[in-house]
Amino acid sequence: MTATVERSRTARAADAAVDAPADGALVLTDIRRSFTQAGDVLEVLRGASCTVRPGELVALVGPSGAGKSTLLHIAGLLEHADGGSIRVGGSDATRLNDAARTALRRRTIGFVYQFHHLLPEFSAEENIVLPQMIAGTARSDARVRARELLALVGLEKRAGHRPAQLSGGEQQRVAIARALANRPQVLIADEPTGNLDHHTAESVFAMLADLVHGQGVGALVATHNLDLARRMDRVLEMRDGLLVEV
Ligand SMILES: Nc1ncnc2c1ncn2[C@@H]1O[C@H](COP(=O)(O)OP(=O)(O)OP(=O)(O)O)[C@@H](O)[C@H]1O
Repeated sequence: MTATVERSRTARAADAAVDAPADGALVLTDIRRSFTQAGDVLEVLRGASCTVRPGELVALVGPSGAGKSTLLHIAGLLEHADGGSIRVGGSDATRLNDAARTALRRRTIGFVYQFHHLLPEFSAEENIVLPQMIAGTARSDARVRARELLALVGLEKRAGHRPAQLSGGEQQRVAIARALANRPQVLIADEPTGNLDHHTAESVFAMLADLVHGQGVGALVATHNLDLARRMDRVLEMRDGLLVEV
């Protein structure tokens, strides 16, 4: 890579951060993360910066091994960065101790993965009720919210069904409803439609986009599906450990 290209990428990555308001749902600034593999240091994130605004659906793309999942784990407060800062829902997560990070994560972040990870012995409704009760919501209020979310994802008639009694697309709809149960400000999604056929992926994506826009959640969505990525509000590409707006 030439020095000019490197400089312009760095500049664009920095611009993406500078343009953004400080009150973005998620603000990552100069995130760095290295791993040591067989004695070699692998610099995966070398100063990644971005802001996801409330109600914005942002795609995160890049080749396999580029560091997308690493960035999502750090943004979701599941792993520590080596350097840089993270603001979630207006709170600076950077210097919090583990207990405070966990509390902030539970209050402000929802997660959706490629595989739904629903609890198999619980109904769709109970899968949405449980994280709310863990966060301290009374069961009766949690059930009201679960019913509301099930209606939003078109599954109000499946509230009592267990995951095994639902289709793959329906399971993923429940997983998305569960991720939104505690009214997070940020949704972190890693290949949320990666396990679905084309038609189902389309309808789940459309529902996800509607919910993100409608509920004002800032979503950062890693995907290998460039067609879906292009239909999100913005696309960030992970290149050489930096985030570049494309
Ligand atoms: N805990 C770890 N220890 C050592 N190396 C790691 C660790 N986690 C990730 N890596 C390395 O960091 C690099 C980035 O991995 P990551 O999973 O973030 O990529 P990705 O862009 O999400 O890839 P994919 O699109 O295939 O999911 C890879 O080379 C991976 O081997």
